[in-house]
Amino acid sequence: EESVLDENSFPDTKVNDVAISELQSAAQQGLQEVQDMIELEKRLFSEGLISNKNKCPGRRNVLQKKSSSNQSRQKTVGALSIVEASKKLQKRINLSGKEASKVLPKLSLRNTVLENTCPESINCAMSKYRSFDGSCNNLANPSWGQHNTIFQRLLPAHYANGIDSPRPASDGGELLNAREISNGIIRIYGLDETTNVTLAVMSFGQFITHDITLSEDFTFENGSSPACCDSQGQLLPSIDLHPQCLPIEISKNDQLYHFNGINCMSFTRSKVGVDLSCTFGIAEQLNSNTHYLDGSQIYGSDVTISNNLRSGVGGLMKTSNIDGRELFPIAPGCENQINHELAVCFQAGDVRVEENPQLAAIQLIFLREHNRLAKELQGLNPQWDDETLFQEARRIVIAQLQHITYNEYLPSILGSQVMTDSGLTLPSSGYGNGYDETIDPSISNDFAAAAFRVTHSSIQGFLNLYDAADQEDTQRSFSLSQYFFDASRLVDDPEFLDSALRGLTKQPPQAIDELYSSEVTSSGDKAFGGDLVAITIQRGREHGIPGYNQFREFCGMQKANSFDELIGEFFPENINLLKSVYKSVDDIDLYIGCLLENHITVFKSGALMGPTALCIAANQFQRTKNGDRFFYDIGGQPHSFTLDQLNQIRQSSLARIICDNNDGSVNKIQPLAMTGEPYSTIQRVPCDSIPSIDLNYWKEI
Ligand code: HEM
Ligand SMILES: [Ca+2]
Repeated sequence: EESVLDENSFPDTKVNDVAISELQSAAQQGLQEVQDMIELEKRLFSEGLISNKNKCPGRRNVLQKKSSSNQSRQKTVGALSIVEASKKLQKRINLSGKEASKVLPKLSLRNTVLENTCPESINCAMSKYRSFDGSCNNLANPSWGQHNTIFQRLLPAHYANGIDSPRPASDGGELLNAREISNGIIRIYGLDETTNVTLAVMSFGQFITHDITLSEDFTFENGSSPACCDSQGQLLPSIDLHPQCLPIEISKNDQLYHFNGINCMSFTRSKVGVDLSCTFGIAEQLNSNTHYLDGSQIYGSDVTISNNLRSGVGGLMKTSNIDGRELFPIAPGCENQINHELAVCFQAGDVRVEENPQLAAIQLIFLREHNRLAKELQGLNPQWDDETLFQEARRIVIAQLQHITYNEYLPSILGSQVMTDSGLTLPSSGYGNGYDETIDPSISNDFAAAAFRVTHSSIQGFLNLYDAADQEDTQRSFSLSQYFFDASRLVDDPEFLDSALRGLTKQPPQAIDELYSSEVTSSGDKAFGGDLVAITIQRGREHGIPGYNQFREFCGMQKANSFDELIGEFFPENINLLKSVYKSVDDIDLYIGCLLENHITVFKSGALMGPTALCIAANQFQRTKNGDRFFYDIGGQPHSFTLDQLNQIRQSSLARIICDNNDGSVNKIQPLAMTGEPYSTIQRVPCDSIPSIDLNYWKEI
């Protein structure tokens, strides 16, 4: 099937020979294909073949994601037309899969019916403040890092047909089904904790993940999603299966699902987007959030969402007041549904804020921090208007978020060696000089869809709450699956926030390895909620992420010629596990390879992951820093902090944010909230002794 031509020597003449009429016809056919899909959607919707979603959702399972905007639907429909047109063209001019990825991007969409999908150019006005959607950060490439732009790739995509179908096995056949890989490899954890960090590492990690990446499931025009299995958990007849569905079939020997009569695990493909070149091409997935670490999970990823979240006075963000506690604003229409059965509907900059109550707790203290700063700034500068107060508070919050990420979070997960070797350690005085305008800051697909998801293994299935006396409150502790997409604890339980903050800074996370909480692989007591491991494998494949072995090479290791050559990075028993589910060492999914890599060798320097995950994460966080013109420690720019202000920002810590924004009963904490010790030995100190920012340096004279 593959072409015998060397992919690099594909003759340009063949490109030039493609008749414009071929391009036009293919474009026409692609558009038609998508029109047909829209017709199908109308029928599926009218027959109720959608997954059950309404505005104020009922209790959800681990797989539930939300979609934020119609804007990305428009982009997706345009991009899908291009992908479909590209497949038609591939057939018409007889391109192999390999050739397709080389040739298609050389063929322009100008003068075809798809011309109107070509992106418009952006005009930038200089501003002291970041835009909301990430545009105009890089002045030479104003769309770099903008929301609703595509992920970049560290390695070329590997699709079976070269354009959009899930990664094949190296022998050209199909890989073993994702759920069977999960069943074959993942074990339920026993005593498997990492005591040198606290569970705050897990929650803070999820919090910043929701800043930098969101690949949304495909949605219909009206926001609903296709049902990818029927309501009884059976496969749908193909006539009712939406083309963006990729359900995971359950095998006959699946202990949990099949034995309970379930044969289908729902899975919807991610939204795709177009690149900037206005050509035919392959499927590239869309990041719906700004790629920058810019607080978009708090403020929103575009100006409309952001304006909606602002109160319009005093620079404040909207909040709701529940029995005197400042919580997230409640979505219109959901006010009467604030309870556990229907779940609350908190609004925030990222749609996943209620994914679990601890995440909501972390997000809440940053929201409150914004309002706390805005009020203090107003006291210092009564002449500032709403806009100035808002922007200045936002600028400080983002700076703190970046500082805490690079100063506390990354050292906790990457370890000191990787921090130093990758140039991620920030200077402790003077200005930083990391910015390089040639660096594309966008999130890599390989990072978001696979490598960084190994962090899911650190999830605790049972969340410990600590009472005001700092003792575990077993009565109120709870299982994760009871509260997926349900932050009602924050509303119902006046002591929840503080107890959760004490718990997050005391309980250790799970280690990152093949042991997982059953809360996310079979959703604990809530039967058949979905398997996050299987979904992640499926996600990597449908995003065309190449196999693990190729990334070994990318990361400076030897590509393995056989399973046994993995011995340097894997325990022998893990190599056996891999052999039991993959036919070839080249077949190993990136996520599974990263998960099973032994990190004992790097553990001494404190890294929580193996070498390949570390390499891909370090690469990402370098670009997230050095590709951001607004990174907080950069000097010499109109938007730079003064050196005095910068030194104040450097005082900030997660501990201080917790101290300043809890409900009043957290007044002791360890100075590095993500750093742990065996449970009992964590040393809490009074909040008074934890450094804080002196805002007097923001007083205008
Ligand atoms: C209770 C904790 C968590 C739960 C229940 C959870 C659940 C999920 C789910 C359901 C997805 C989407 C899966 C898909 O459809 O492809 C996802 C994606 C993801 N998760 Fe988590 N997660 C948690 C914590 C974390 C943590 C701690 C991290 C990292 C430190 C993390 C990193 C990611 C990343 C990078 C993605 C891909 C995001 C995207 O591009 O859309 N998650 N998670
Ligand atoms: Ca962002």
